Amino acid sequence: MASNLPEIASDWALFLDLDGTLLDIAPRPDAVVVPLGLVDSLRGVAARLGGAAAIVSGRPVSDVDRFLAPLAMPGGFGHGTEIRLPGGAPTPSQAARTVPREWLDRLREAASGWPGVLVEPKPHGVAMHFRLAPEREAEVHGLMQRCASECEGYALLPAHMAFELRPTGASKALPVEVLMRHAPFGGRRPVFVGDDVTDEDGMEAARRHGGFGLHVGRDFQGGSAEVRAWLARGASA
Ligand SMILES: O=P(O)(O)OC[C@H]1O[C@H](O[C@H]2O[C@H](CO)[C@@H](O)[C@H](O)[C@H]2O)[C@H](O)[C@@H](O)[C@@H]1O
Repeated sequence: MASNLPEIASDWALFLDLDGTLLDIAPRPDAVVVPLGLVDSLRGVAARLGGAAAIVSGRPVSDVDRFLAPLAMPGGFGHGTEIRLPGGAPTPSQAARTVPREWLDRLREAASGWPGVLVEPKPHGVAMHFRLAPEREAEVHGLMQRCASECEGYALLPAHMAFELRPTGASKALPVEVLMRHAPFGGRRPVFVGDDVTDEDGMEAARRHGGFGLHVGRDFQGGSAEVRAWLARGASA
C-alpha cells in the first residue's frame, strides 16, 4: 500500500479519470485492456458510496460505456462536453461544439502521409496521436496549433503523446460542478483521481467543494495497478 494514501471513506463522492488512472496506457486508443475485476470494483465502490462514483474522461461516453459495460456510470465525457447525471442519459453540456468537417478532412489527409499518426474524432473534439510515430510530434503540434488558431471556439490541449482540440470552456471541472449539485453527490466530500494535466481542473473543482485530488504519479506508487487495488479495497471495506 502506498504511504499517505487515504482509503476510500463512505462520505466521499468519487470522480475517476479513465486512461492512465483506471486503465494502463496502451500503444493506441483502441488497444486499451480493461483488467479483470475493474468493473466489479467500480460497481462495489459505487454501491458503498450510495451511487456517488463518476467517470470523468476525455473519451466520448460511447467509448467509456463500451469499456465498462454493463456499467453506465454518471460523469463527464469528452472533457466535460457530455455529462450524464445519475440514472440519466448523456447529454451535451454547455461547452459542446461540433468539430468542423473540413478540419477532420485536413487532419486525416495529413495523417495519411505520416505512418503511425492516428486521428481520433470525437463528438465534440478531435485528438491526433503520435505515440506510434514520436518523430512526428513537431509536425502534429504545428498542424493542430494552426487548426486551433483558425477556428474560434477551440483550444489546443497537449495530451499524452497526442494533441487535442477541445472546445474552449470545456474542462473536467464542469462535470464535478454539475454533479455536486445533484444527489447522491451533493453534500459529500469530492475526491478526484487523475494522472494528467486536464485532471488538475477536476481536482481544483473538488477542492472548491471541500474535497481534494489524488494524483496517480504522486499518490499511487504503483500507477494504475495501485489505483485498481485501492478501488478493490474500497469496494470490499
Ligand atoms: O481523460 P482520460 O480518460 O485520461 O482520457 C485522455 C485521453 O486518453 C486517450 O488517449 C491516451 O490513452 C491512449 C490509450 O492508452 C494512448 O494510446 C494515447 O497515447 C493517450 O493520449 C484517448 O484516446 C483520448 O481520447 C483521451 O482524451
